[in-house]
Amino acid sequence: MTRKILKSAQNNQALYIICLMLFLVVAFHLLVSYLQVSYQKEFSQSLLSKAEDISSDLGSSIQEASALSPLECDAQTINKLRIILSKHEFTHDLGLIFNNKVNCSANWGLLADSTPLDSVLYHSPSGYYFASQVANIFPVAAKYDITNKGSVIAFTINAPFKNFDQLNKNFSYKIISKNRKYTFHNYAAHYQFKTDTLLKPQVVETCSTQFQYCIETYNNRPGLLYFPFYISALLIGLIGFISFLIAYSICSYLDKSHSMEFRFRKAIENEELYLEYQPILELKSNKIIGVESLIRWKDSVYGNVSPELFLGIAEQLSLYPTLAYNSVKKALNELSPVLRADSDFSVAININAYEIQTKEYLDYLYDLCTENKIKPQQIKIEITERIELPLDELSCFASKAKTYGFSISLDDFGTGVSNLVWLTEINFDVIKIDKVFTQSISDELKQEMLLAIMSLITNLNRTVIFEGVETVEEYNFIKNYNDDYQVQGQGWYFYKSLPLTELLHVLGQQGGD
Ligand SMILES: Nc1nc2c(ncn2[C@@H]2O[C@@H]3COP(=O)(O)O[C@H]4[C@@H](O)[C@H](n5cnc6c(=O)[nH]c(N)nc65)O[C@@H]4COP(=O)(O)O[C@H]3[C@H]2O)c(=O)[nH]1
Repeated sequence: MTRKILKSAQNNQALYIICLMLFLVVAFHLLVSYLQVSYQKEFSQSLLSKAEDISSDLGSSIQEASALSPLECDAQTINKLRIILSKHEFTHDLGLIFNNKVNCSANWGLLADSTPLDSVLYHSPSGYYFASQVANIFPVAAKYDITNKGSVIAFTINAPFKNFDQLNKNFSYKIISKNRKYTFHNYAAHYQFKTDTLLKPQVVETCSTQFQYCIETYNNRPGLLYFPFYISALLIGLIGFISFLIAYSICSYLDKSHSMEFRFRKAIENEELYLEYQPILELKSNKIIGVESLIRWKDSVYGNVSPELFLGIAEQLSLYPTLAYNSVKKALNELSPVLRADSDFSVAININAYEIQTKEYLDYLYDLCTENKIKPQQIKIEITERIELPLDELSCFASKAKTYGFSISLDDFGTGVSNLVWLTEINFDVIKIDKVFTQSISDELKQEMLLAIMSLITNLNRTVIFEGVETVEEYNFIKNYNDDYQVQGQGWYFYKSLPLTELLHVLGQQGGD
C-alpha cells in the first residue's frame, strides 16, 4: 500500500513540476503586473499633474485676455495678447474669435481668413469649448488643440506630452472628459492589443479634482508580456528549472520521510516504541509462571512492524544500544510490582550480540534489578540460536550472567546449526523449542524429530518451553508426552503478546481463581 503510494508519488513528479511551473509562471506574471500597476499609477499621476499645469496655464491666459478692453483685433490689443502669451509657459498662441472664426492671434497678428470652428468644438460644463488637432487655422500645416471661452481662444500643441510619449512606449494613454464624451489627448503605444485577445490591457484611471477630465493609462503588455520575447522565454525556462528543483526536493523529502529508516529514527526519538508481554504457562497446572517481553512499533504509515525487521534497522542506524537499554529498563519498571509480588514469576528478555559484547550490560541489568527490588533469578536472558558469535564468547557471557544470578535461555532451539554443541558447551537453564517443531505434529518426519529432541532435552534436566503452541492438538500432544516432566508452553493457543494493562488483568483473574 505504502509502496504503491510512493510509486504513484514518483509517477506524479512530472505532474507536480508542471503544476508548480504553471503556478510560478502565473504568480510571477501577477507579481510583475502588480509592480507595473504601481508604476502605471505613478505615470498616470505625473501625466495628470502635467495636464493640470497646462489647464491652469490656459485658464489663466484666457482669463487675462478676457479682461482686455476693448476686446478687438486692433494692433494694441494684439500687442497686449503677446505680453500675456509671453508670461504663459504652455499656451502656444492666444487669439480672438468672432463668429466662430479666429480673427487675430498673438503670433500671427490679423488673420485674413480661417476655417470656422463650429463642428469640432466640445462644450464643457465649466463654460469652455475644446477642440483637438484642428488644422487650417493659421497658414501653416501644424495642428492645434484649442481652448475657447467667450471671445478668447488659446492654442496648444502636443509638445508638453511628447516626453510622456517617449517615457514608456508600452503605455498608451488618453486624457478624456469625466463624462467620456471628449478626448483631449490620445497617445497610442506602438504595441497594441487586438480587442478580441484574451489578455486585455491593464487600465489605470486617475481623475483630476480641479478639472473635468481623467487620465486613462493602458498597459498593453501586462506581466510577462512586458519583456521582449527572448527574455520571457528565458524567464519561463528559469521558472521551469526552479520548479524542477523544488518538485525534486519535495519528492526526495517525501520519499525520505516515508522511508522506514527515517520513520524509525523519529519513533525512537519520540519514544514511540512500547512493550507487550506474552505469558508463559506451566502446562501441568496451566498457570502463568512468567512472561516474555517483546518490543513493538506501530507506525502510522507501515502499521505494525515486525521486531525482526526494525531491530535490523536499529542496528544499521546504530540505534540498537538506545533501544536495548530503554526496552529492558521499561520492562523491569513496568513488571516490578508483579515480580516483587511473586518471586517465582519471571520475565524473559531477548538480547542480541550487542548486549553480549558490551561489558557493562550485565552490571546495568543487575543495577536495574536492585533499583526495582527484583531478584536477578527472575530475569531469564534469552540467547537465540541464530546469533552469530563464537561459542566461547557466548559461553563466557552465560557463565558471567549466572554469577549475577540471572537465568540463561536458549531461544529458537532447533533452528540454528550448532545447537547440539551449544547444549554441551553452554550451561543453559531453559531451552525454548522453536515453533517449527512445536507445530510439526501433523508431519510424521518432524514429529519423529520432535520426539527425539524432547527425549534428548529431558535427559539434560533443563526447563523446557515449547514456543508457538497454536492449536489444541499441539497442546495435547506436548502435554501428554511430557506428563511426568515439568514443561512449559507459550503461544497463541494460550495468549498472544499483551499490553501491560491486559496482562495485569489476566494475572489478576488467575490470582482470583
Ligand atoms: N506464529 C506464531 N508466533 C508466535 C506464537 N507465540 C509467539 N509468537 C511469536 O514468536 C516470537 C517469539 O519471540 P522470539 O523467538 O524471542 O523472537 C523475537 C526476538 O528474537 C526479537 N525481539 C522481540 N523483542 C525484542 C527485544 O526487546 N529485544 C531484542 N533484542 N529482540 C527482541 O524479535 C523476535 C520476533 O518477535 P515477535 O515478532 O514479537 O514474535 C514473537 C512472538 O510474537 C504463536 O503461537 N505462533
